Amino acid sequence: AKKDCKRKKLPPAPSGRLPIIGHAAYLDKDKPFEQIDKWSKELGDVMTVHFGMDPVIVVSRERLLNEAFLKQSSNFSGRPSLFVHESCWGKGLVIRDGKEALALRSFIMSTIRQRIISSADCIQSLVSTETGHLVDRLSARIRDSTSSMTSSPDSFAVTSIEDDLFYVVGNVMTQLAFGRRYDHGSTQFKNNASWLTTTTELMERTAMITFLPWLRWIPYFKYFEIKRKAAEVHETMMGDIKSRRKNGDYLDHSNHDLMSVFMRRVDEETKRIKSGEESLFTDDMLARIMTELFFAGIQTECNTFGWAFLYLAIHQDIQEKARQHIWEEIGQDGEIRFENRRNLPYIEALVAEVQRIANVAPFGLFHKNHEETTLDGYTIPAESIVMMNLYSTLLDESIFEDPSSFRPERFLTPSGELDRSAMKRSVPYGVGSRICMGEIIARTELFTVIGSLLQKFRFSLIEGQEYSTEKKMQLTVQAKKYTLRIDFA
Ligand code: HEM
Repeated sequence: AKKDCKRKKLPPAPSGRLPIIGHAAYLDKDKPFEQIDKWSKELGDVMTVHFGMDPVIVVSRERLLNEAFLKQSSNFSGRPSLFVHESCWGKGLVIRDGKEALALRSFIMSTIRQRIISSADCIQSLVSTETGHLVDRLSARIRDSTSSMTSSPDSFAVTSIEDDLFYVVGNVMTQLAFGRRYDHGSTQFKNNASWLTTTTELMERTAMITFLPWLRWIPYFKYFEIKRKAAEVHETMMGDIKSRRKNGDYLDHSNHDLMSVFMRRVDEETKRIKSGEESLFTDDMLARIMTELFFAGIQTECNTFGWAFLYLAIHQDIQEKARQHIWEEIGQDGEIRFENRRNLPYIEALVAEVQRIANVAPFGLFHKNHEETTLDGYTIPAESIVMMNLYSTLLDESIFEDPSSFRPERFLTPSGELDRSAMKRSVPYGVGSRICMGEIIARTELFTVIGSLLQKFRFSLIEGQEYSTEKKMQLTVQAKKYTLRIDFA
């Protein structure tokens, strides 16, 4: 099959393609990345996998990702039209391409960038404050469990850390997006955000409809349920926007949450635009982008934290080394800030290693190439659906020795400095012009939170509980739920 395709110059496809469902039959729903990885090792860094009737061009590993998404970045910056996404959620920024996507992206990025500059409500301040609340909450839990069990010398608290961390991740996001926060432990907050988990579960069911739209008529795939749920989420976002239009607080320029800034832009556009013209900046678009940001930002981060503390509890030696490094460099009470990461190379390497091994977004988001081109000598027809195989890239044994072992040192030089070239080769946020828009937010959070919690607490496995580092895909890759023992360090 490989030879035949080379003659036609199309990237090779795995054998055994079935009518209608294509190669999808061979993909395990929980671990599709394993089969994709296996095929890419057999067929090469560019191959064609049929998801249903649609051929998807899969691009794997550093060399070819750079070839496509960096060297031909504008050609590969498109997004294909995806049935479920478009018909349920509508076209926001994430599945839009061309000039419009560029305009929206640069507007949102500029509001994020303004929040990097040090101020009372910059990203770092928000993250530090929320981390402080989490430290207080965990400390109180340990103290309470100790006082209620004074007879036991082994008293400790138990945490399902990923759930606790939701309040940090969620609050940073709601403050950036809406300018408000909730108390840690608030059930109202959890309830308000429950649409994220419900729709994620539903979207897993609907995944195949993207490629086989007729499946929507089969009740098992729950298409109409996701459509209804998406409409509800949109209504809620619109409700928020409407109430702010009514009270007018967004007009105050000291409010620089994304919603306020975008609404002021909507007003400007409405004044500027001539009748008959359509504006890109509308309340409807704002509601869609808000939904997309929450989708893209909350689970990816919560899952990464879930992996981080699991690996740290399993690898006590690495946890201890990280803590000693923090205590030596900034002491037991010094504040950990992302901008001071030069002093804490081991923590930066640790975060990079967590992201590499967790591989939470193994296929990124689908891309599209606008024009016909070639990759590795194969023809890539115009308007192909293109998938970034980050999974195989982050586990490439020719770049990361013994890739399945957890070893932060791989990102350090022999003298303990950060190895910048190794860092550059790990790309959990993707590469090129559609690279993750929340990278700076995520990196600030992961560094500050992991560093601060290790400075104060010791996390360990609870005897009798089973732990597993087996990956499960649910839009993003998650660890199996677990709880840990937590003590003061
Ligand atoms: C550990 C955390 C995160 C990881 C690993 C991650 C990873 C990714 C990846 C792989 C992509 C696809 C890039 C591509 O298509 O080329 C992406 C896109 C995106 N991410 Fe993230 N992300 C994370 C956190 C966040 C956060 C916190 C936000 C929120 C602000 C966010 C917002 C977005 C958006 C809006 C896109 C689409 C960009 C576009 O279409 O141009 N992400 N992310």
